[in-house]
Amino acid sequence: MGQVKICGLRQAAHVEAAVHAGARFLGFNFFPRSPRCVTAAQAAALMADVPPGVASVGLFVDPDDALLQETLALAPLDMIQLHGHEAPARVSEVKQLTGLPVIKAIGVAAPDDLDALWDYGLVADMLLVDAKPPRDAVLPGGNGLAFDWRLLSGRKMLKPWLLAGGLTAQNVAEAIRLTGAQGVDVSSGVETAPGQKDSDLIRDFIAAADGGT
Ligand SMILES: O=C(O)c1ccccc1NCC(=O)[C@H](O)[C@H](O)COP(=O)(O)O
Repeated sequence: MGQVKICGLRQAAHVEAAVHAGARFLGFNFFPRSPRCVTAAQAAALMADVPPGVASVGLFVDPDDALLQETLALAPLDMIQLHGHEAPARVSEVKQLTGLPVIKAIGVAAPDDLDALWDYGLVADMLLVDAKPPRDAVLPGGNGLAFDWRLLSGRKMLKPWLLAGGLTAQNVAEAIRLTGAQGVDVSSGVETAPGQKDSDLIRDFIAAADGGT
């Protein structure tokens, strides 16, 4: 099975559905303006029964040191996802500060955006290749928008990576086929409304991703 990350989990039933269906990464969102945001205490409760082998990932947007430390004091995350404008040097700092592996999200809309994959590949432990948010977007991710997957076709990456952006059970197998992704990440595509995850959609997505890898 390929690696699936279900991002923006807020309810225990959805965590359970994702784990039972075979998700390898669970994303807990600490960006205050997101409809998927959880507190550190809520994330800790959601993570309590996550089995070994499934990584709990904390998603942050340009976090300062205090937010990372305060969150980790309550929620024993396995990985940090940086989804803002963090420079490569900040990725290295966050790794050192937290002692955790870092996933860096890279927004892609055009060929020029791919240069960042190399720069961040030198410092991050994993890359998350997402659609670049439109200029007027409120959220830097989780917008349910796809990009032209053909941009990634045949591309060599320095680190393991996940494909994200507008993925659903209906399109994920084709996205994997076109990009060669070893893993995928989804948020909106397993929701009935922003922030409202659905267990059936989670199961359908993971089964479809498995069929594509
Ligand atoms: O999902 C959010 O609300 C969010 C807010 C701020 C920064 C990042 C956010 N999501 C990042 C993710 O990892 C999403 O899973 C990824 O962007 C794909 O989202 P979608 O297109 O909705 O599947």
